[in-house]
Amino acid sequence: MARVFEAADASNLVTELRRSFDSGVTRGYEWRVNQLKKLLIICDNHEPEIVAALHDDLGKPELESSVYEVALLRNSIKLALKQLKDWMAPDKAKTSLTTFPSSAEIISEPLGVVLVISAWNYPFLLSIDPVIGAISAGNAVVLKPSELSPASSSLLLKLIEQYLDPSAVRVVEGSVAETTLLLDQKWDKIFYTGSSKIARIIMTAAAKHLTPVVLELGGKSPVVIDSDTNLKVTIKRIIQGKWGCNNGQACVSPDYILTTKEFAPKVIDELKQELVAFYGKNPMESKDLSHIVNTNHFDRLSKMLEEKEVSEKIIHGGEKDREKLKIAPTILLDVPLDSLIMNEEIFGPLLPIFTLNNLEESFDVIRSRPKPLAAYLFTQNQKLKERFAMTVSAGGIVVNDIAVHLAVHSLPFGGVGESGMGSYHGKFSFDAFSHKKAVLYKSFFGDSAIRYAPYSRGKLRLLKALVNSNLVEVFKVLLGFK
Ligand SMILES: NC(=O)c1ccc[n+]([C@@H]2O[C@H](COP(=O)([O-])OP(=O)(O)OC[C@H]3O[C@@H](n4cnc5c(N)ncnc54)[C@H](O)[C@@H]3O)[C@@H](O)[C@H]2O)c1
Repeated sequence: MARVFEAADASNLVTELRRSFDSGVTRGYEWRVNQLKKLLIICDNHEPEIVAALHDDLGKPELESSVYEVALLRNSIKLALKQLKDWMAPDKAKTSLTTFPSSAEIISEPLGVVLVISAWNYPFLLSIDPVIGAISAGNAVVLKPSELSPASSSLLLKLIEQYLDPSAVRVVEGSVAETTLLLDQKWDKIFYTGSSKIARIIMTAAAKHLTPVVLELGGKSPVVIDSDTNLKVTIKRIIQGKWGCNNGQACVSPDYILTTKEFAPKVIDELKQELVAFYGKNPMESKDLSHIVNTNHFDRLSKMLEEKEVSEKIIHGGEKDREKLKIAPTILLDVPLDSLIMNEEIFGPLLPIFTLNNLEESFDVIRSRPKPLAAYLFTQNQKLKERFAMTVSAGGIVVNDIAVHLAVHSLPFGGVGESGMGSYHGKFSFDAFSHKKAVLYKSFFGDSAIRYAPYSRGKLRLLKALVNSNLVEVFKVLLGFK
């Protein structure tokens, strides 16, 4: 039986990692590159084990595991390896007349010892992707994977212990008790992926030590469908982004559809037709759909479906099997706005369609709710695209597709408001784990008495002119003009 993780273990772990960090080992370019290369070896040599663990935990299809977890990770690591020198190089900064003569730069400094707490739905991607950022930025890091995906969690522990430098990169497995002990420690950053409810616990714990946090949360991501769209492609992309991504158990999953009453019948017909084309007449038997992670989440989803005035709104699917943790792709039409399903993040294979008198109303519906992690629009109307992008507040926006923005490394990935704070991916991951240190270099040349006491009206005028970078005024004062 594994030894219980106690308070002293948590405290010793942080002390040990802080000692490594203070020794400077993690700051070197070589160390960072070596660790990143080890992560690449994990992806290259252990893909079948990773796919098997994800199948154990979630029944995740091989294609989804190989592409959306392993291949995306491989991309992240390769990008970091390619760009690391550039990322680490100090950025030159402009100086002003006030400090003349001087030069300045911004140095990206590692924060120290950081904690990454990840979620169960993409357990490899969501664990290793932030770790790539932490290592790239030169930190020591502890990863706490989710206990709800135990096969993935123990494989992460095994592989990271096998390949990475144990003096600076560690994994702690466990649930609430272990995480609470970790949260009692002083970290230099906490990077949390999970629900907004638990995020409040994380932020409260972090506040005790004034530790900064990145919170990667979720929310109800809306999909607006305009009638001026390529409906066939629209529906295929929605199905892929909803059920084809862990059966709706994804943070950027379409949560509900908004479309007009007039256009809805066409959307529904196409959805029904394509769902059969994707998953067959009996989707409960399909090998291309993940199962629900556990009975708690199965019961949570069942409760949403079984609520009064909701179950009668099912227009497709609705089959479920608690033993097998399976729920069929399910579409609902015009459920009450105050129902559970329209107020809690669904995070599963249910998709309500909410119909409107005109598409304009979709802006009000979205604005009246907490800010989502993603908002999607399908249209060919250029003006509508621009208005949506400019006025809808969400972590990210995708026009005419679902979820694909998270594969673009030049875009920050993160939430806003209730969907989170901070962001990562690509260089943003490096920045999330760095302190941008301002450094100003002055020489002893050109020392002037104007800022030294005793003060005078003349010194005051000159200093004001310098601070305002007003050269004309500077000359006037120096030449004695009023
Ligand atoms: N933004 C993103 O990148 C992203 C990705 C995946 C999931 N999510 C969001 O995460 C949520 C689902 O994930 P989840 O169910 O694993 O979230 P969760 O909040 O239940 O768990 C996430 C992590 O928090 C830990 N945890 C749970 N209870 C805790 C407690 N009381 N104290 C301390 N730690 C605790 C868990 O051990 C786990 O490691 C959804 O809201 C989803 O949208 C966001």
